[in-house]
Amino acid sequence: MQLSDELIQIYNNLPQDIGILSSKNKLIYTNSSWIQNLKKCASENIYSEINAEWPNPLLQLNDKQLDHSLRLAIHKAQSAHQPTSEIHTDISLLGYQHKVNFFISPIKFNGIGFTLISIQISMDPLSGGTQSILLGRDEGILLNSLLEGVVIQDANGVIIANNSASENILGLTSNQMRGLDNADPNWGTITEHGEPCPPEDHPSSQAISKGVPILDFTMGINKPDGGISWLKINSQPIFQKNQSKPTMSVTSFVDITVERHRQKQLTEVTKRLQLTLDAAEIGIWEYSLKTKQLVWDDTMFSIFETNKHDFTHQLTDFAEHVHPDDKQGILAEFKQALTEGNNLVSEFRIINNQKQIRHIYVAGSMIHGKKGEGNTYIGMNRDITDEKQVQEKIKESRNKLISFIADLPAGVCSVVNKKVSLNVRAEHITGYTNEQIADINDFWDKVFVDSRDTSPILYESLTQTRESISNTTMQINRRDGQTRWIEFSSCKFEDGQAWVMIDVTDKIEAENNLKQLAYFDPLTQLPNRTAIENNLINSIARAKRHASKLGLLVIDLDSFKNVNDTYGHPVGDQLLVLVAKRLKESLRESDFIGRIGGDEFMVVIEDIIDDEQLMYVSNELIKRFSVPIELVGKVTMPLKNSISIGACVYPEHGKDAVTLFRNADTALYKAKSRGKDRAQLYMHEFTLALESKLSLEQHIDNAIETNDFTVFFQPIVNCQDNQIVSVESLIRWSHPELGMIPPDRFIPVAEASGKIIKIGKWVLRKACEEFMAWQKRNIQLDYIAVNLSPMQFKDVSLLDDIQDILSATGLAPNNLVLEITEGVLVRNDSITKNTLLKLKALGIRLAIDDFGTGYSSLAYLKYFDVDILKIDRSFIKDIPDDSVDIQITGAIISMAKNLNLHVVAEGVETTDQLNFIQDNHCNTYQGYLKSPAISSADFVALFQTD
Ligand SMILES: Nc1nc2c(ncn2[C@@H]2O[C@H](COP(=O)(O)O[C@H]3[C@@H](O)[C@H](n4cnc5c(=O)[nH]c(N)nc54)O[C@@H]3COP(=O)(O)O)[C@@H](O)[C@H]2O)c(=O)[nH]1
Repeated sequence: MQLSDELIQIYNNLPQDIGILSSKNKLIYTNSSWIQNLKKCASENIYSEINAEWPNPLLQLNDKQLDHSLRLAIHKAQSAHQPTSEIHTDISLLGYQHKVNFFISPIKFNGIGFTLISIQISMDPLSGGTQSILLGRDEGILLNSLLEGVVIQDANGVIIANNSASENILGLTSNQMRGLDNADPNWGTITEHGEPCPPEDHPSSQAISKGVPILDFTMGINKPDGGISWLKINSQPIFQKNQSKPTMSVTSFVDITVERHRQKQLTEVTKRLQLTLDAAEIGIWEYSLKTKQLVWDDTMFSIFETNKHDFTHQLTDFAEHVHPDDKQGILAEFKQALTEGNNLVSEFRIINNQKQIRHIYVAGSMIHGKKGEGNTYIGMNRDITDEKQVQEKIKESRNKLISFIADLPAGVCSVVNKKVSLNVRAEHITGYTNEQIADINDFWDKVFVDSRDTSPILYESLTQTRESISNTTMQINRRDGQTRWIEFSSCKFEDGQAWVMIDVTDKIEAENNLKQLAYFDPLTQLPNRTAIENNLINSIARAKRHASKLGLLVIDLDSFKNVNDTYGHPVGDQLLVLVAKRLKESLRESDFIGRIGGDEFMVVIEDIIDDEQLMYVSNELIKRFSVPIELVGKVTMPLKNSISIGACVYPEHGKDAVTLFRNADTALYKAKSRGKDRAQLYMHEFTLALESKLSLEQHIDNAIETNDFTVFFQPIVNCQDNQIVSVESLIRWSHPELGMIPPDRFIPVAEASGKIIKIGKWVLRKACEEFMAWQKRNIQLDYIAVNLSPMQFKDVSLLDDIQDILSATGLAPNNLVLEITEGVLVRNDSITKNTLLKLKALGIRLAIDDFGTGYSSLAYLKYFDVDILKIDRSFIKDIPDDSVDIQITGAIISMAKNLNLHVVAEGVETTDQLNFIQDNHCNTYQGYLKSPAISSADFVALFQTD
């Protein structure tokens, strides 16, 4: 086959690869594009060689399947005498994907069959150009086999020929096209910038006018359907032999509307991607495994701070910037990624031009060819120095925080994914190390006292990260078995929680101790007065609510003072502890027992039926205390201490705590005054008596001021001759409204209120004054006796006052007898002892009043050198009828004689009594037989008439 020069020019200017096979499938022609692409593809292993002999491989493709498909397609086209374009494939060329279409067309040329193969690669569809010639029929067929539009114009731009592809692309038939020139207004051409394209700028016009090919010209043509077709146009001037000016132009074009649209989109996406990469300062690099060439984008150069011109595309360009300590590692990683085709993710350091160390993040992956072979390794680099520095600072802060937390006095636990981690202090508080705790549930079971059942909300909050907890005081079990109190707070975070534990055991114990001190008696550990009052208030409220009764007992230990005085306070304390113990043992657990103070206790018994039941309980208690209490320790002995009880009932005897207390106290006082060792239920008349006692107290104050008190005198008579030898002064109170108030009534009130001190001093002065007045009237008496209350010994100025009165009145101490009771003698306090001894030392005589009713201790009589014994009236009263009284009185007189004591018998009212004491050699007597206590004037008269 002999192709005309013109057709060869056309083929050589087409972008497709054009090849023509002979009828024997021998490749008899290839255009320039085929040859060029073959070179390119050969380097990319797409086509390896051309072998001109068929059935030997025409196109020795590395892709066996494609090779086979191509052969089949050729065979099919030849046998069906139909063109086919069914072979489409993708190839990877220089790292980019391209679409490849094989178009196979059986053609006849000069009556001989040939096969035209057109290979179009989308990458560069219009490379090459077309030259035009006037075509013969067969040559026209050859042109019509092309996918590219081709028009041939004369030197004036008038279309003289075109192929069928041009009709499709331009939307005009051949007839419509032929005869049109570039200036025809129907073209409506626009430049690639969207402006009208003047006819002289059409590529064919330029090719003719300039005589040079116009390549890759983009132009838009308004189609008859209103759309725009964008064309990529090559226009080639055609010269006739020996012509200097072109006679024709061959213009080939392809419709790139779709590609242009895609390209536009791609450009947009690429632009955006580039902007993103630029903003993120991400550098992109590419390494070809084939050429061993490294390609960097601009950002890579700015990251590495190197000059583009110094870049040689070698791996060494990269390696020379890497920090020496990281170089070997990163290169090894990179080589491994290249060899194994793995993704690469790593970090390394570089030293930039300013000799600064920068941290670089790298990520890369392999791009594979069609057969899965690695072609290119593409990756990105990012300078992460700033992030690293921030991370370092965070790490530093975290380490500081960790060491701060470790040093905190509080225990801190972090709980992440159910894993508990304790700081040193938390380990110390719980006694567990981190290794000994499996997870949060294990920690709960080991450490927290509360079970999951008793504190489900707390359990859930802690184990399920439900709620934060603040300052909850709870108990934990230490590993060593100790129970500790902790103040617990928890804080919930996104991925866990933090607990803070402060051991507050010492604080709680101190608080408990304070509470114990505030509400408990440290000696007996019983509730103290404050706690008793609180409890009584609550008990009353309960009783009120339930309309029930409650009993209140105030219990006092009889003669406790004697125990203290005789055995000392430690023994007294021990006794109180044992009394508390016995009370507890004797009562029900529900009964409330407290210590009011001193030797006084209190019991509240709720839900009693009536006062009888209360008195039954009280009397049972009295019985219990009739059994001696065994003291052990320094003093080991049984101590018999009875108790006295005052009892009252809510609501009968009081509706509030204060009233109930007061009334139980009043009842106790009554029990005591009735002889102790007994229980006394409160009665309303006690209060009346008390009230009168109180009003008496007020009257006493006035009586001294208003001289309502007077002193009477009872003669003391010699038993042998019945002569008055001495006298006893006895106070009398004549109240202007109440009349005569006996000393038995007001002396105890005066003693209880302390007013006896003032009264006693007044009586002493009066007695001394009268005695001296009588002396002046020649009434000679041995002594004048004055009663001294035990309370007066509490007055520190007693001794001074007596001395003052003696010196003021001029009474000789020897003429004064102070009458005291036995109780004063047996007192163990040094002040009383000293006072008595000093009185004796002054020369004042001492008489023991009411002898026989108290201790009757002879040892004390001797110790204090007592002068006079006064036998109590109760022994004399029934003489001579009561033989016991006769014996006692006789024994007292006899004993007193033996001790050389003067004896006075009190209350002698009959001559029989007088005879008895006379017979027993009693010294003197007092009594109505001679005279009751009388006024001073009457006494003087009696004395003078006696
Ligand atoms: N501290 C002071 N005590 C005093 C003072 N004055 C009296 N008293 C004490 O009061 C108690 C009652 O005294 P009183 O009512 O005066 O009774 C005395 C005599 O009146 C009474 N007495 C004397 N003889 C008889 C008698 O034959 N029969 C009888 N039924 N009563 C008689 O005895 C009382 C004498 O008491 P005493 O002191 O024990 O000698 C009484 O305890 C007084 O002590 C005072 O100023 N200070």
